[in-house]
Amino acid sequence: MIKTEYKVVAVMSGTSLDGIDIIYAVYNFHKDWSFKIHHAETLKYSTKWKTDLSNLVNKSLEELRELDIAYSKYLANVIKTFIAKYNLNEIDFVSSHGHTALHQPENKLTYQIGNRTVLADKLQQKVICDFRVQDVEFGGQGAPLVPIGDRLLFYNYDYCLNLGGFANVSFEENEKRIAFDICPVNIVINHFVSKINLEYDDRGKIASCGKVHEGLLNQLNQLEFYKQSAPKSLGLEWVKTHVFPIIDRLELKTEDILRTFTEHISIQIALVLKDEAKSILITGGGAYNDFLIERLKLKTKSKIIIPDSQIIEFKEALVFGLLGILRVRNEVNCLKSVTGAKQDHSSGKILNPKS
Ligand SMILES: Nc1ncnc2c1ncn2[C@@H]1O[C@H](COP(=O)(O)OP(=O)(O)OP(=O)(O)O)[C@@H](O)[C@H]1O
Ligand SMILES: CC(=O)N[C@H]1[C@@H]2OC[C@@H](O2)[C@@H](O)[C@@H]1O[C@H](C)C(=O)O
Repeated sequence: MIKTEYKVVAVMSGTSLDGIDIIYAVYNFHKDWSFKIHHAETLKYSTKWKTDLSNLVNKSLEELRELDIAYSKYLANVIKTFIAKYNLNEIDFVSSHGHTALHQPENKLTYQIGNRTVLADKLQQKVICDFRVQDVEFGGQGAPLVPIGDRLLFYNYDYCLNLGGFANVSFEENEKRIAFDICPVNIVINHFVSKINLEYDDRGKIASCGKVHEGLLNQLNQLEFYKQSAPKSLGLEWVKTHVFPIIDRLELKTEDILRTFTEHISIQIALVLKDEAKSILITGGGAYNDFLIERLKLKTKSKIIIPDSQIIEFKEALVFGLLGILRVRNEVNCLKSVTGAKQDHSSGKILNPKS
């Protein structure tokens, strides 16, 4: 009989390098999936790991392989400590994303470090990992992978909106899951507040004191990307070439830049929500930006739901736990409608520990 309950340690390291997100969650399947997160932590990277992980593009494949082994051992220690701390005796497996070191789907290449066999051996646990590789082999982008989790775990919401470095959204349309990046968010806000020696604009307080610069707002809203249809995604390079120059040219005060950019974000998100009365779940650090949320509420009829901090911060780890479960059940965990792969498929490598 196929199992209906899974006890999983799920691990994720995202692009912002704030640390390793690690959770222990129990998932149940009775007609639909449900979950409960029992423990969740973000383990901050040491300065050394932060430096190493932010310089990956300059490394040779040889150097990357070495780092991969070191990082797998490091992850094993972090996970072991977590398991011991919470005295977790019943674990079906560890589901781990690793850290993206290289991502060039156009060259059929995606490489997440931290997924070597040493991880399973050191943990003495079964590990499911390397979720992106097969999708790229199937001609997909290998990302985003979270939308299948939006569909199976967060089906009560019409839209799942994540406000991280960029805003990305996923929703159902004609029985297909659609997902794409909407516009930059914290990658721009953090850049401009760093000039006044802050890490981020806490609750959007600085933005709320500024004035909208109509000329800049129009220029931002007219960027070509917003006319393109999905699937589409954004990256730092695009922000550097298309966004920073038009803002820098104007020499505005920081609060006016932030105020204008917040207006821009809320306008672009509201356009995607199409003025319908739907429900929208907001996660990612931008959910703490009260001023942005307030502006968005004024522009949409949708009901905005801000979940508790566990879901705001650990939804991605939670979904990677589910991807592992779907893999062991041999069920689809990568959707061609979002990644562009030639087929839906069940992706992920299974590492069994050597005893
Ligand atoms: N209290 C707060 N007020 C305003 N913004 C906040 C607050 N807390 C966090 N943030 C913003 O959220 C960011 C972190 O969000 P998150 O961890 O979702 O981003 P990320 O991991 O870079 O995103 P992704 O990889 O999903 O693009 C911070 O850098 C900051 O800009
Ligand atoms: C290749 C890679 O690691 N992509 C990440 C990255 O971080 C955000 C965005 O770019 C997203 O596409 C993806 O991660 C999320 C968790 C995803 O696959 O859904």
